[in-house]
Amino acid sequence: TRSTRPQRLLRAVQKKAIKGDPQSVISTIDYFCRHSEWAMNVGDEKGAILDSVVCEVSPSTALELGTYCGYSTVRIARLLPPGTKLITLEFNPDYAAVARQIIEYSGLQDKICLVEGASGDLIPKMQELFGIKTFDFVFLDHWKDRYLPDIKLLEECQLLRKGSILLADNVICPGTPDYLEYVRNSPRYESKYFKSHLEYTKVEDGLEKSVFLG
Ligand SMILES: C[C@H](C[C@H]1O[C@@H](n2cnc3c(N)ncnc32)[C@H](O)[C@@H]1O)NC(=O)c1cc(-c2ccc(F)cc2)cc(O)c1O
Ligand SMILES: [Mg+2]
Repeated sequence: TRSTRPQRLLRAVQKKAIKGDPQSVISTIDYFCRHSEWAMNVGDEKGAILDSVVCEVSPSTALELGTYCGYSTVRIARLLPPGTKLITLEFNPDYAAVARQIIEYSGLQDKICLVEGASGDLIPKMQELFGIKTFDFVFLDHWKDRYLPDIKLLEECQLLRKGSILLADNVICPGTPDYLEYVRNSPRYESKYFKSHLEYTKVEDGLEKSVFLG
C-alpha cells in the first residue's frame, strides 16, 4: 500500500538530515513541507516563537500534547538544559512510530519521553508514571477541542503551579474559541496572543501564551 505522509516525511529526514543534528532535522522537515507536501507541524515561523518562549521559561519539566511527527518535540528538546525531561503524548500509534524515529535520528531521545495514549487518560497518571509534581511548561497542539478540557484537567490534577506557562498552537486556524475565551477571561490566567501564520502558508494563525496565576 502507498506510504503515508508521515512516512514520506521520515524518509526525507533519513535521506537529507544529518544524524544527531536536531537543527538539520528541523530544517529538512520545513523544506519538505514547503516544497514537497504540507504537514501540520508548528513550522518555522511559529516555531521561532515557540523557541523564544522555551528559552525564556527554561523549564525543568515540560509537557507536549500532540506529538504528531515530533517536529515541535525536537524543537523544544534541543533547547532544554541537561537533566530536564520533555514528556510528549500522542494517541495515534502510526504517528507515534514515526515520531520515535525522528526523535532518535535527532539524537535527543534521552531528553524526551513519548507516551502513546490519549491526553485525557494520561494526564491524571503523570505523578504516578513520572513522579512529576508540576509542569513548568505545557505546549498544546492536539485536537483543538481538547485544549480546554485538558487544562481544566491539569488544574484538577494540581499539575500547574503559580507561574506555569501554557503555549497553545492554532488558536486562530483551525481555532480554539472556547479555550481562548477561558484563558483570556479567567482570573487564574494572564494571557497574550502572538500573531503569526498557519505553518508554511499566508493564512493567519497564532500562539496564545498563558501564565497560570495559581
Ligand atoms: C491534532 C493534531 C496533532 C496531533 O495530535 C494528536 N492528538 C489529538 N488528540 C490527542 C489527544 N487527546 N491525546 C494525544 N494526542 C492527540 C493527533 O493524533 C495528531 O498527531 N493537530 C492538528 O490537527 C492540526 C491541524 C492543522 C490544520 C490547519 C489547517 C487545515 F486546513 C488543516 C489542518 C494545523 C495544526 O497546526 C495542527 O496542529
Ligand atoms: Mg498545530
